[in-house]
Amino acid sequence: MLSDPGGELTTRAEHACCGGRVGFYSHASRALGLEARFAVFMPAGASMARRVPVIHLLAGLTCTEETFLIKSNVIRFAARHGIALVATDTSPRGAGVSGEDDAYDLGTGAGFYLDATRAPWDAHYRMGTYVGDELPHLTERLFALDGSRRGIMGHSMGGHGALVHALRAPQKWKSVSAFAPIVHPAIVPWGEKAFSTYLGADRTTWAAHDATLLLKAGHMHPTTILIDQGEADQFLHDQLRPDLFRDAATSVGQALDLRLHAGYDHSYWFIQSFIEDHVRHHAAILTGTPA
Ligand SMILES: N[C@@H](CCC(=O)N[C@@H](CSC=O)C(=O)NCC(=O)O)C(=O)O
Repeated sequence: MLSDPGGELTTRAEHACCGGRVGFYSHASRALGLEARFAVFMPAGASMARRVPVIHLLAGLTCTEETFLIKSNVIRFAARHGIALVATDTSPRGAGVSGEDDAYDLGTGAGFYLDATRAPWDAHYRMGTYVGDELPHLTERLFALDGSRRGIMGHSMGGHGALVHALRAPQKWKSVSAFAPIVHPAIVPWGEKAFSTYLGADRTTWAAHDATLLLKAGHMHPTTILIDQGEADQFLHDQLRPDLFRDAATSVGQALDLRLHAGYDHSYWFIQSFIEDHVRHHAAILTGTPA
């Protein structure tokens, strides 16, 4: 299933799971200039002669490449649909930037899936290029993945990443969904802190990394965007604001299925409750099976 003749990957662990195989790897990332970790789930039956669709998973603040796979129960449903999963880490590790480990919402574990343009962050904080180019190309060379059937899904900071990457490159990401995404980072505390640090004070440069502003600027996705949001989410009103994304989607005609769920919070218990629907959403687009 893994074909790595050049020895590009270090295998940290591999396990049989749900009839397929989940593996945890590290490699020398060109985009990040550091060793980076990621994980791949390959369903049963995949081979280089029979490549399978893939969903990339972007986790939120403080997470690693393990979190989404372990806590969301996504593998069980991906296996049923014959879909592979690629899970990235949430930031470079060990970049050596002063203060990068001081707060949970900046630096380590908080890369925001963008390329920093401001020194000293710009040397290694390049998760935009990593997620958008390097990781898909690397995994599609070494695993039996069909890059023409590639989707993206994320949670919170990862939901922001999924929406931004899909809206900026819909030809690359054929399906998109998010759990409790930060939809308008340019106007909420998490986003303002990250963007001013990674991109600088000029807010005009922030728009390319904000899903709501991208919609308003004419970026659309050709498929329906699925978003689930818990109404008891502790971050809903201060950080997430799905209402703003819904208003922008309505005004530009972007198809959006925004589902609000009473009683659910921001946790992986919430994600676990609706993950089956998200995999089905991606499968309908990537494999043509009815949703
Ligand atoms: N510890 C922080 C909150 C961190 C947090 O809630 N992280 C979320 C993602 S939030 C947006 O990106 C998460 O997924 N955590 C991992 C988990 O296992 O739940 C605080 O002190 O508030």
